[in-house]
Amino acid sequence: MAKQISMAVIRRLPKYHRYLKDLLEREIYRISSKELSEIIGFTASQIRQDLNNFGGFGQQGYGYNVEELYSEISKILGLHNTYNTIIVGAGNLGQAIANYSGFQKSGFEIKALFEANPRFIGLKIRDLEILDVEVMEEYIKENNIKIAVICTPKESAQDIANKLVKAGISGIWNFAPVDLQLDGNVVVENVHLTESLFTLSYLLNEKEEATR
Ligand SMILES: NC(=O)c1ccc[n+]([C@@H]2O[C@H](COP(=O)([O-])OP(=O)(O)OC[C@H]3O[C@@H](n4cnc5c(N)ncnc54)[C@H](O)[C@@H]3O)[C@@H](O)[C@H]2O)c1
Repeated sequence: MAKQISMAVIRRLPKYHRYLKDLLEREIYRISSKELSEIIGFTASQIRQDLNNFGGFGQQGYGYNVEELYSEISKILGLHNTYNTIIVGAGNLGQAIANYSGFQKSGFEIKALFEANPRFIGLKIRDLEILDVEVMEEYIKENNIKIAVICTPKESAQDIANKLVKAGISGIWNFAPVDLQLDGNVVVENVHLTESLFTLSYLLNEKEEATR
């Protein structure tokens, strides 16, 4: 990719990806930026600007070729790759993520879960083994693991992240409500569900105050 793409654009790409997939499922193969704008909720000029970052796949008077655009955005998002993935912490959230088969379909191959609680070690979620966290670093090295999903309590998250970096992990999907401090060039994406819920709460309150 020759051009540096802003994080704001990157954050919008999964939404384009989702809507384009939906169009393909409905056998719609061509769409104007105006029509795309109506379904996706971004302005037509925003869409043109965003997609121009990648060379602009639209043609004057034709619109966008949905298949081509979908395939390009998939490539930009790295979804043509397969990522060997592990989950650390096999509690409520770790199990829920392991039970969702959709991640696998997008190339995130969950290989195993890791636990500190001996009561969980040796059990299975679907066909995935729950292994002792003591063997996690060795497993990462031996199985070419690229991504780790942290689903431990926040007290253990930093220690786990340090071990993951030491073992050579490339990316961390962090659900623990803590900002990880990491050396090295590991990529971290935080999903702080409570922050999102509190934003919803703010918006609800704002709306209620406006109608008072
Ligand atoms: N469940 C949710 O909906 C939710 C929502 C928002 C945030 N979170 C966050 O996600 C994380 C997990 O939540 P949960 O509800 O699944 O908790 P949980 O207590 O059900 O599961 C956490 C698991 O991590 C294991 N664990 C603890 N230390 C460990 C270590 N060092 N190595 C390996 N495993 C270890 C525990 O034994 C436990 O099984 C928490 O940080 C929580 O704040 C969860």
